[in-house]
Amino acid sequence: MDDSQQYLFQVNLKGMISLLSEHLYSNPNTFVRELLQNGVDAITALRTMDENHEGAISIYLPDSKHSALVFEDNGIGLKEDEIHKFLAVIGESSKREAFEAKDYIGKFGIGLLSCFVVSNEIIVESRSALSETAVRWTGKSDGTYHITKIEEERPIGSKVILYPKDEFKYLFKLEVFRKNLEYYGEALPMPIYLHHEESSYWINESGALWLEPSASKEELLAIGRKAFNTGFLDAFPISTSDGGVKGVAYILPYKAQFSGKQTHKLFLKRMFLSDDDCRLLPKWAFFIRCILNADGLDAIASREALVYNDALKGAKKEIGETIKAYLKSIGLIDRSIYQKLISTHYLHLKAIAAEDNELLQVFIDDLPFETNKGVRTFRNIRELESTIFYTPNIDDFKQVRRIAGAQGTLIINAAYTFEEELLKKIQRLDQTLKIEQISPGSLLNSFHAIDVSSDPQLADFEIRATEVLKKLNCTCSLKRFSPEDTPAIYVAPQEEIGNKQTVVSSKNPLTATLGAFAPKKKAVLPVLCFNVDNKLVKSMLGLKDPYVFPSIIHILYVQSLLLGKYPVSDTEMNLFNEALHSLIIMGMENFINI
Ligand SMILES: Nc1ncnc2c1ncn2[C@@H]1O[C@H](COP(=O)(O)OP(=O)(O)OP(=O)(O)O)[C@@H](O)[C@H]1O
Repeated sequence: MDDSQQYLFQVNLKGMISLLSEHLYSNPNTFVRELLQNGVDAITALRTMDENHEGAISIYLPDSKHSALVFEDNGIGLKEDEIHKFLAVIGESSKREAFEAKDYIGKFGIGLLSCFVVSNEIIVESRSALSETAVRWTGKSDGTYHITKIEEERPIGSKVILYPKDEFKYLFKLEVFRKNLEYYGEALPMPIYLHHEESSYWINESGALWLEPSASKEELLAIGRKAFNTGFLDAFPISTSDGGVKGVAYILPYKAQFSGKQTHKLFLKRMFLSDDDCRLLPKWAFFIRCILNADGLDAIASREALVYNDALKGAKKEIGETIKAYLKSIGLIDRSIYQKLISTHYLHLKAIAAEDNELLQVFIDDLPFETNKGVRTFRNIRELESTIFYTPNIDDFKQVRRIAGAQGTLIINAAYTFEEELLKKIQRLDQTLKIEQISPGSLLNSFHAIDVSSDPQLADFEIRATEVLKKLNCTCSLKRFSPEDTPAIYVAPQEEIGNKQTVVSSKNPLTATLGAFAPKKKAVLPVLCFNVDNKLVKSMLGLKDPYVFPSIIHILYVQSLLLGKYPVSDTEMNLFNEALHSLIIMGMENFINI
């Protein structure tokens, strides 16, 4: 064998055609888009020779008199040698190397193959603007083609003729085809006419008013309502220099989820591309819907998404800045929209404000926060509280809100990830504010401490209660706190929050076995903190009965779990029921003042 001998890759033509036509595009309607695009590009090309040329696309659907679809344009057409070069060579495109390449929608040289999904052959009849005669090309999905001369005189332009396969005839029915044409072609700049039987329809008659600088706010809102089937709070224009993106952004009138699919309308060179934002919008823009057209961005070969390049990144940055500029100014322009924006989208506004100081300053006073005293604006909190306390998670909030509230302290529930960040940022920006995190532990420490050694009754109570609680993997503490009618509160150790069962289930043999292999950590136990100012606790000090005392401790333990909204296990509930039962049996129903 000669090592220096070079060989050429061979292509299995039939396989290649099937791969490109059937597998590259995810839906069989794609041929409508590809034919539209070729017609538009051909008209654009002819306009480079005659800028006043009035291009149009006419489509004749199969009907009672015709069995074929005819897709006709009055664009530049093809000469015979161009047909051999561009139609018959897969991957060859007249648009890629052209001087005006950026004006064309196509560039990969494969789009026409999508017609093989719905038809076994593609016929193109074309007369070039540079030729007097027309030619007919017939391509087959097995990779063969032939060309014949057309004797009769033809106008400049091309006709693509398809005979639908039986299984795809439904795509050529008037309503289906019309819907697809509107879907892809509603914003195209030249008229598209659909003909069927005796009727004709102008598909893109309403045009793309949303691209016109003269469009009024009312008109934009009406377009948005029609496009997304919902009214909007407001609309504002978008225009970027990177990627040449233009269009409208709409503010949703209802709360938007932080996840889930966001529907938009994205056009590339005025051909519909996707109902996804194709990574053009910033990640926080969940409350925005857009209708956008990009003239300077590129699509991937299947034309279902945009290429993620510098132009797209630049456009995305500009769009983010435009939305922020709108948010910063809307309060000065329209107070009612500003108020609705805050009441509907405060969570998203907080997320944006957490990363933008200027927006934070604009919105912070009007943003609502959930507190143990109800929902309050930050202005209200700032004006009434000398120190602003917050809990960084919902479990802490549940624990501290009742006790803190009874003591008159306001606590913000900063449970959303960016809320704590936001509060820390406000603190950094305004040093006069005192904003502090509070936890059940720190709240416990703030309670009035008791010196049990100076009171034998209290010391004895502590010893006996500790003994009972030990069996529940819980420690005991005696403090003085308000409200007086709360006999005890359960404070879970920080790392056990939301997972109280971890402590309890350590009795489970499997957990215990697994635990033997886990790194030894110093166990932090929860605390049941008794309020020595409480009537019930006071009356228990002298209570020595070996059955009644532990029963009441058990009841107080479970009651504290319930008050703190902790999960209560079956074992704990049984303990509670048994304790209650014992007390009833002992005829002491009125003893407990819960
Ligand atoms: N209606 C038409 N008028 C004139 N030329 C056409 C027409 N349709 C196709 N062509 C020629 O055939 C070539 C191949 O078309 P095809 O649709 O396969 O790819 P493309 O449009 O170049 O690129 P893409 O794959 O991105 O769509 C085009 O580049 C163009 O030269």
